[in-house]
Amino acid sequence: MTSEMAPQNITNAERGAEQVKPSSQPSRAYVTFLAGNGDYVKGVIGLAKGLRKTQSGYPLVVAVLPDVPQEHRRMLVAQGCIIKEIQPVNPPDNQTQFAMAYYVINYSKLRIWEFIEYSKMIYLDGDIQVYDNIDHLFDLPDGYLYGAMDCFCEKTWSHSLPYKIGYCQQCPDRVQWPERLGPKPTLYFNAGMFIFEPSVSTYNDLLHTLEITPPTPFAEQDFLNMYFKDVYRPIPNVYNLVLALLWYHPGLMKLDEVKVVHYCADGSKPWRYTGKGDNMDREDVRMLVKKWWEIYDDQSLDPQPKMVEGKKFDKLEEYSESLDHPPKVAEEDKLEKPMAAMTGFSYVHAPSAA
Ligand SMILES: O=c1ccn([C@@H]2O[C@H](COP(=O)(O)OP(=O)(O)O)[C@@H](O)[C@H]2O)c(=O)[nH]1
Ligand SMILES: OC[C@H]1O[C@H](O[C@@H]2[C@@H](O)[C@H](O)[C@@H](O)[C@H](O)[C@@H]2O)[C@H](O)[C@@H](O)[C@H]1O
Repeated sequence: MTSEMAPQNITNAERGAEQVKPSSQPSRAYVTFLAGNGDYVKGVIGLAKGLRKTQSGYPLVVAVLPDVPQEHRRMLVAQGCIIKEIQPVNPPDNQTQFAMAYYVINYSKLRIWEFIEYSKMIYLDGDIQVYDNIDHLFDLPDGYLYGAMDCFCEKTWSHSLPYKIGYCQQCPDRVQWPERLGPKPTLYFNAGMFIFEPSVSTYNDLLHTLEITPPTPFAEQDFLNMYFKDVYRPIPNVYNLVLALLWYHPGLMKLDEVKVVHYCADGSKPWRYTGKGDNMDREDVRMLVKKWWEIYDDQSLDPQPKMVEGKKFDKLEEYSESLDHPPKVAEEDKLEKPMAAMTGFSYVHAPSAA
């Protein structure tokens, strides 16, 4: 371990752990990140169901921090998710004011670069919903990081120079970047959705670079934009409708063209939505929140457990409760993983919460 590295950020490579050998078959998966024992688990359940509704051909991996409770893990496994434990990643101590204090936990997203059993992954925040199949994004050429451009017009950007002069990359001609301020900012992606290729060397370099990079207001989003600035390629915002685009750049796209909605505007998390807050009483926001709930509440999108010993679980909770005492699987169904016999999903069993 090099001296400047904070112990908590050592990588498996430094730990000398057995490296997971990439499978011979390139495999792909969606991946999201879950921290804490709060209500973001609802976002991830909604995302799992949305991907199923759009008939995605790839699984959803959930990178979970140790503070995610067993019950939440169980609910995600029951939704067909693959649970992968990660350790927190902490930026170097610094007095920076993050745009939101809790953004500090978002550095832990960097652990997904270590998931080298997958050749390509699409990262989606837990507050994102997919309304059209986007599997084709996996076929974008390798060697780049793809993501949709962010918007600098929200108050969360008020610390920044673009915000102060009214410049936004979404409409660079509205307020031109003044030459006196030097070169125009490089294109900047929203880190709630991006397409990337896991790699141990990139992962190790990310963590080493993080240790010597002072944190900034948008935490790992700023860091990832700095790190990948030469290989970032923008994709249309129909793949990541940062909600603020609806009111700051209304002409950017037609709502019926949008494939992915990112509920990141303050007050827009569907599972907490009250209609209060700036722009939250807009008709389009209400409609998008309703769409999210239609998927979340749609029980036909839950993996339907097969009959086991004649018992059909009426509610998902009952079924996930049963996972603590997996029922005896009928002899002919006995597989090494009884759950696969019940749901048709092959699970990576969540290790005990201990
Ligand atoms: O308490 C939290 C806060 C964040 N997150 C995860 O981190 C992502 C980014 O945080 P957030 O969505 O709040 O950022 P935003 O895009 O809204 O700024 C979330 O979508 C979740 O996947 C989480 O699991 N628990
Ligand atoms: O930790 C930094 C976060 O930065 C981003 O959120 C921001 C960004 O989108 C701003 O442009 C919006 O104004 C703001 O509302 C929103 O929260 C990512 O979505 C999130 O996953 C995470 O990386």
